[in-house]
Amino acid sequence: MTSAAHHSPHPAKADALMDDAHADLGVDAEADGRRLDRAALRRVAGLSTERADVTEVEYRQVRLERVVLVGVWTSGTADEAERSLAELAALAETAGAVVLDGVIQRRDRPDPATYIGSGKARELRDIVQEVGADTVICDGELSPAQLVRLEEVVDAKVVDRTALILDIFAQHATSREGKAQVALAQMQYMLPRLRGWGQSLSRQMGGGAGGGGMATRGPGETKIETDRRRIHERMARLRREIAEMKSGRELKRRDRRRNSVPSVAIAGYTNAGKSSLLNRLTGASVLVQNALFATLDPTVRRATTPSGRSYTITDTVGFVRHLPHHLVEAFRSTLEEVAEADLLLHVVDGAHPAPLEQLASVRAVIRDVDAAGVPELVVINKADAATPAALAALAEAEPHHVVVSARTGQGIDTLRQLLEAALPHREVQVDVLIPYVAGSLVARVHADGDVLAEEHTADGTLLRARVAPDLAAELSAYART
Ligand SMILES: Nc1nc2c(ncn2[C@@H]2O[C@H](COP(=O)(O)OP(=O)(O)OP(=O)(O)O)[C@@H](O)[C@H]2O)c(=O)[nH]1
Ligand SMILES: [Mg+2]
Repeated sequence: MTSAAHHSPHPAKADALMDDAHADLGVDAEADGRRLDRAALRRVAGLSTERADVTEVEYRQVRLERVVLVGVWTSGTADEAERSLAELAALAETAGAVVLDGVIQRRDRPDPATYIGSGKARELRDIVQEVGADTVICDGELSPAQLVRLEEVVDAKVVDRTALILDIFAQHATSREGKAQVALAQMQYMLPRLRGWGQSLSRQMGGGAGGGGMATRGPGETKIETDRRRIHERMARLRREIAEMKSGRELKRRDRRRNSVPSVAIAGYTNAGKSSLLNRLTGASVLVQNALFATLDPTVRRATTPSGRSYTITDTVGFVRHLPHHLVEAFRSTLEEVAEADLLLHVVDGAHPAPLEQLASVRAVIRDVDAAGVPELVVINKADAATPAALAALAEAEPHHVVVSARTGQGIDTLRQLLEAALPHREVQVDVLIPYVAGSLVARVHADGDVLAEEHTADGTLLRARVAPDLAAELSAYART
């Protein structure tokens, strides 16, 4: 991460920045101040968009923490287990945490009470004290009860992989839609965890669940019920907002479809080089970072094939193993871009130690958003950094592939040709003579159609092109007989 906000030594400052980022979700200033006070007292940041409402709940952020990682290795090789923890470390660092140590326990399944065995949990407490960590991050999704129990044993804040990913998404979301989607996913994650955290918090505060007690409670309603009701209301509001924003995007998409501009979607594991590839193909300058989930909001760009056909290309959010289900749900409308594409460029990092696992996890999400029917071209990226043996193995496993380097440009011409061949063709061929006064039509044919021949004559522009039916109808006035 490069942003200073994530390394700020002052939690309160980072909090303030966070609040800025969420300002457009509508929080009034007074509540804002209250919320900051409270956050300062408890030394925990509350639920980012909703702290004014939910007094007894903290949404656990990972940034700025000194962390120890812990994984339960249930199946697969030792290598796989270690890679999983290494990925968790990369995620933690992306979130702004400093990773001090990591431990793995071999078990048939996670302990139902404390995730790792209770003996190991006590060892973990010693490690946490020894290295001076304040947070433990578990490489899995823990039940609310497991979180609370483990926290009691290790005597430090415990966060699971799902919360960590949600936190990264919350930091990276920039568009209104992206922020709303993340906030919704966070609330879904939090809802079943309210009771556990409420209890542990009230204990920390010396008992009495009414501690902060600012919520207006209905008669006979407990604090937890009030919180739950408010979160439900808030979620309903977010769902409405997301649905509205989605319809705006759908209009644009319908417009593109009416002109039958073919669309290409780039998908792939996080950090595979999707944005780099988009930049290479279109000359765009989408943010490229050696960080996970650098891109959250889909970017749509216009591009042209070698023969001049135009298409749109979309960069999407990266995928990761065990992407929290709530996030997939919340981002469903964004991911629908992938489902509607004419072609999917599935980018995979050829220099990664386990590219096949990454391909498989991305495909799981693609199936989940009903995009499995979209034709897929596997783009093996980072050829400059991968060994020939690794590239050969990948190529054999994925027959329909192209090897490229977004960094050096190697293979990009081949990719462009394959891409062109894979795009669907327009239905209608036209032969027209467009007078110069109607020059904007010529521009539209260039933008939305495939120009086969063009000649400038004294009477206007002679065009032979393939276009969508709508445009063909508009052009019919100039048809040559
Ligand atoms: N060596 C090498 N590095 C590359 C190549 N393409 C991308 N990278 C690097 O890989 C890292 C990730 O690149 P991005 O384009 O941000 O990857 P992304 O898939 O968009 O990542 P997210 O948006 O975070 O999911 C950056 O450090 C890039 O410089 C390549 O062809 N070769
Ligand atoms: Mg990206």
